[in-house]
Amino acid sequence: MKADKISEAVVRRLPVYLRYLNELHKREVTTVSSQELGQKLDLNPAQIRKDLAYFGDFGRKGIGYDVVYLIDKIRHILKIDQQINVALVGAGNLGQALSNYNAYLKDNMKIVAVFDSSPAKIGHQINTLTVQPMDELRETVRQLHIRIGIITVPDFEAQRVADEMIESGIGAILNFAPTIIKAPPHIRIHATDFTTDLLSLAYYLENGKDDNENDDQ
Ligand SMILES: NC(=O)c1ccc[n+]([C@@H]2O[C@H](COP(=O)([O-])OP(=O)(O)OC[C@H]3O[C@@H](n4cnc5c(N)ncnc54)[C@H](O)[C@@H]3O)[C@@H](O)[C@H]2O)c1
Repeated sequence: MKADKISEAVVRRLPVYLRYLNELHKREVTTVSSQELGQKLDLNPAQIRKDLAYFGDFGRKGIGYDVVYLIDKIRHILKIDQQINVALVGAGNLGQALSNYNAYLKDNMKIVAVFDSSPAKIGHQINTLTVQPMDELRETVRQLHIRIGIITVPDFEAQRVADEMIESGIGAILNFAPTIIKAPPHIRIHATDFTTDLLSLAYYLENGKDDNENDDQ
C-alpha cells in the first residue's frame, strides 16, 4: 500500500507501536498478539489488527505478530530505515534541551545541525554540535541532506524561520512556537503546543466529573 494512502491517524499510531515493539525486542520477546499490544497501548485490538493489515498480512493466527518483522516493516513505512537528518533553529532554552535529548537516535532521527540568529549563541557548543549562523542554513541543508526542521524560536519569528527552512529545501517542520505556520501544501507542518495542552488539562481538572455526568443525561 502506498504511504500517501495511509490515514493520518494510522501514521500517528505507528510510532506508538514502534516504541513498544522496540521495548519488546530489547527484552528478547519474539512475538506479540494484538490483544497484548492493545492492553499495553490502551488501544482496541481490532483497531490494531486493522492498522497493521494496511501493510500486508503479518499476523499469524494463535501466534501473533513477529516483533522483528513488524519493527522492520513499520520503520520502512515511516521511512526511518534510513537516517533522517534534522536541523533545529533557535538554540535557546527549549532548543538546547531538544538538541541534548538523543532518544530519537535509535529510530534513525538525528539533529545534525543547530542554527540561531543571535551572535551570543552562534559558535556555542551543544554536545557535538556548534550553533551555526542562519546564513549557513541553505548550504548545510543541502550538504547534510536535511529533511526535517524543528522550530524553537519566539512565536513572532517562527513564520520567517519556516520560510527560510522551506526555501532551503526542508520538506517537513515540527513547530514548537505557539503560532500557526503557513506553508505550501507539499510541506508538512506538525505543531506541538505545550501551553494549549496545559490549558485544556486545567479545564478537565475542574470539569471532568461534571462532563461525565452530563454525558449520561
Ligand atoms: N521553554 C519551554 O519550555 C517551551 C515550551 C514549549 C514551547 N516553547 C516555545 O518554544 C520557543 C522557544 O522558547 P525558548 O524558551 O527556548 O526561547 P528562548 O528565547 O530561550 O530561545 C529562542 C532562541 O531563538 C533564537 N532566535 C530568535 N529569532 C530567530 C531567528 N529569526 N532565527 C534564528 N534564531 C532565532 C534566539 O536567539 C534564541 O536563542 C518559543 O516560541 C516558546 O513559546 C518553549
